Amino acid sequence: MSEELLLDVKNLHIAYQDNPTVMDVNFTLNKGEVLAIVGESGSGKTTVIRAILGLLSTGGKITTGDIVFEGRSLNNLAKREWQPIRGKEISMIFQDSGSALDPIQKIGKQFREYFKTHETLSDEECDAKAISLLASVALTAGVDILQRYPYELSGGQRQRLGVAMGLALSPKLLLGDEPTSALDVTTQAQVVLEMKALAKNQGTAIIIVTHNLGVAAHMADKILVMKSGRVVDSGMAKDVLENPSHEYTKHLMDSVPTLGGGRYVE
Ligand SMILES: Nc1ncnc2c1ncn2[C@@H]1O[C@H](COP(=O)(O)OP(=O)(O)OP(=O)(O)O)[C@@H](O)[C@H]1O
Repeated sequence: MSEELLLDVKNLHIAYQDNPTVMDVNFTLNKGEVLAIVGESGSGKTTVIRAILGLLSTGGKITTGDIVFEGRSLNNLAKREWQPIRGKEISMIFQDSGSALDPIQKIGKQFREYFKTHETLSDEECDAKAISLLASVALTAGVDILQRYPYELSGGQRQRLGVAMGLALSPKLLLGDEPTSALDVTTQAQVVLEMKALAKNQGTAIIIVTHNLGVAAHMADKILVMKSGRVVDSGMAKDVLENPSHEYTKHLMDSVPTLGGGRYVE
C-alpha cells in the first residue's frame, strides 16, 4: 500500500448553530487506506464525513481546524470549486442509496448522466462501463438492470448499485455513511467485501462510518472511536481492537459477538 498522504484532518471543531458538536478531531489517511469511524449514535461520525465533502447540514459550520485533501485545504471552497471534486475525487454512499437515486429515471440513464458530468463518453461506452462496475458488485444481469427503475431492485441490490455509483468515477476517496446497516447480516458481509475489493482495485481510500465494530474490524486498516463529539481511541485497527485504550472502546468490543468480524464473513 502506498504511504502517500491523501487526507489530513487537523484540529477539527464543528458547531451546529453555535453548539459545539465535534471537538478536536485529528487523523490522517493515506492513499488506498481504509478508515472506520465507530461510535454511538449522536457522537458526530456523520458530521465529520459530511464536513469532508463540504456538505454539513443546515446550521453546521467548521469553527476551527482544517481538512486538507492532497495538500489543498477544503475549507471555505466556493460551490464551483466543489463541482470537480464531488464524485470524481471524493464520493459518498449512504445508508439507503436508493434515496440518492432519481426514482423516475432508469438506472442506465442515471449512469450515463453521471459519467457524462465528468467525462466525454458515448452512450455505449457509458453502458459498457456501468455493466462492468455492476458485475464487480455481483450484479451480473447488468444489461437488464440498466433498463430498470431503482424501485425495481431489492434493498441489497440497491446498496450494491450505490457502491458501484460511488466508485464509478474512480474517486480517490469514498465516504460511506452506514452503507450496509440496512441490510441483513449475510448481504452486509458480501457488500462490505465487494466494496473493499473494488476500492482496492482502483486504489481508492475509504472512510466508513459504522455502529458495528465487526464491520470495522473486517474492513479497516485504521479505526477512530468517537464519543460525544471527541475521538477517544484511534490507531491501526489491529492495535485498537487488540489493545483498546479507552473504557468505551472496550465496551464496544464486548458488544461484538464474534471478535474480528468473523460473523460477517461466515
Ligand atoms: N443540522 C443539525 N442541526 C443541529 N444539530 C445537529 C444537526 N445535525 C446533527 N446534529 C447533532 O449533532 C450531533 C452529531 O450528529 P451526527 O449525525 O454527526 O452523529 P452520528 O454519530 O453520525 O449519529 P448516528 O450514528 O445516529 O448517525 C447529534 O447530537 C445531532 O443531534
